Amino acid sequence: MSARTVKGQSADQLCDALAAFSRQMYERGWMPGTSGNISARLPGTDDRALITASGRDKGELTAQDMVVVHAATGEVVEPTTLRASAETSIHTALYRATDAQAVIHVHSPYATAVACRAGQANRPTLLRLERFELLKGLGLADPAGTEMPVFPNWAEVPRIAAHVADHYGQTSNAPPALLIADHGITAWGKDLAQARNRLECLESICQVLTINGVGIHTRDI
Ligand SMILES: CSCCC(=O)C(=O)COP(=O)(O)O
Ligand SMILES: [Zn+2]
Repeated sequence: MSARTVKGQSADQLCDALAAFSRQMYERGWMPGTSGNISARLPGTDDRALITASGRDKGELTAQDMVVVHAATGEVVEPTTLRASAETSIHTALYRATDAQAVIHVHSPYATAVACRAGQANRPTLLRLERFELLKGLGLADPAGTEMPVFPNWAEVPRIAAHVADHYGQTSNAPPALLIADHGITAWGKDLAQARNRLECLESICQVLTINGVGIHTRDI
């Protein structure tokens, strides 16, 4: 489905769009196996979002593999036999703390490699990104540079979500993306297409950081 059709759509169309974006990410190798998850606020509602079901092959999702949750709490609001993504609490932390309308989490190779190098096992860090032309693709107030947070990959996902809520609740100029150490990247935007575009810019920046050995500079939060 074209990204342009996402705006002003019904819930059924949004389910189709989530499945289509998931297949696209899978085909790029950014959602290997069952990894990754995607959500979007449900238009026409104040407080609902759709999110991919947990543990499904992300290259084979259909509109039936989406779960309706409360956008702020992650509570499942329409009875289903599906489980919402195990990482729902990260998505809902972002819906509470930012203006995100759509959130995409992937295990793309270069961002994951940078997350391995920049992250710490037990404390959040900040990865300095500066000078890259592609930073303009993130919609930053100051595209000259930013600091992308890298959170520890706690086994208890709500612990990661608590870091996310703290950081984005307190940091006005934070970028619309985060890394999870040894795990992957999450980006968000006003719709799925913008979230996907931001991921593309960051994956490319991380490729440069990885391949060309440009220094990775971090500091503790
Ligand atoms: C084999 S992927 C491990 C879990 C993960 O990191 C992920 O992105 C997918 O989790 P979900 O519950 O959304 O399927
Ligand atoms: Zn993941």
